[in-house]
Amino acid sequence: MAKLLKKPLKLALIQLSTGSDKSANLARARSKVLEATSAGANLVVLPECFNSPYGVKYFAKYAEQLLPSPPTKDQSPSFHALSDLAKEAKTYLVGGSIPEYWPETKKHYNTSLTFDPEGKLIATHRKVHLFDIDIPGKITFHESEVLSPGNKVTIVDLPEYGKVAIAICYDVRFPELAMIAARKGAFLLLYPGAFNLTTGALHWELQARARAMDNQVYVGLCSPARDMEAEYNAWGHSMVVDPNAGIVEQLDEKEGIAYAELRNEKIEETRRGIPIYTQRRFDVYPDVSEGKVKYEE
Ligand SMILES: O=C(O)CCC(=O)C(=O)O
Repeated sequence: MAKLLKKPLKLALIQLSTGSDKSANLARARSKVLEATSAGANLVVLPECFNSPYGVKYFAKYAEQLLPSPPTKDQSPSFHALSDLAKEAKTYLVGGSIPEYWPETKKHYNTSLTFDPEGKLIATHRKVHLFDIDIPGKITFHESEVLSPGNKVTIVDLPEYGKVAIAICYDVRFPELAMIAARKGAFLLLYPGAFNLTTGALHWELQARARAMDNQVYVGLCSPARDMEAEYNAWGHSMVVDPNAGIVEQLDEKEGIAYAELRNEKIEETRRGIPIYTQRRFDVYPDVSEGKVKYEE
């Protein structure tokens, strides 16, 4: 069996308290990431829109210009804060997501930046599936009023560990994306996300466990902490699920850090016990066997 995860990895998901002050959000993220790496984390994840409030009316106001890469400090203070922090903390850092603006096309995106321990940008994921829903009396949200979607599956190869797939929040509801990433050899699917009190209660844990179960890989969902004073109340409950769909760690709604030690043995044990990986019948469903998608290693 191919070794997907070359050596044990300590994952930390930062369930950050965020507010409307971008510099304060960046400073808080820094102190929490340093706390996580002091506790031995090798890969640290921040939540969706960790540098701003989450809401359609905030995207343009908080947006930063990321291209051409690297941007200047004026174009993107968050890019530089994340890059410096990854280097300072000597960790892989998935910078949750931030609102992005690309002036040439006048488009906005919900974008996740990942840095290596030298502070080098190694992956960019623009949210592919925009969060447009309407549950009367509960929640209506239309990201597409302001945002444009990304167009690729994002997989990043961490040389000492293996491949990690990165997507954002609503992307978790699309099993196709997770399946392709797992078929390309990812050992972990990471989703910075901010579910809400309606869909969080319904589907947050279920989505995480389903993606892990279908693909027999680790899954991490990283939310902001809940703030009942804010307009959007995040679900919290950041969690790590193992390849057998068991919950390794799950926070409540308050600020905190979820840690988990990821091991290749758990993937192997799961796949040996329930060997769906060798039992697939691509002769019966050839349409999904080819994996012809845009992705980035
Ligand atoms: O899928 C959901 O229920 C919530 C998604 C979401 O909040 C987001 O995409 O930011």
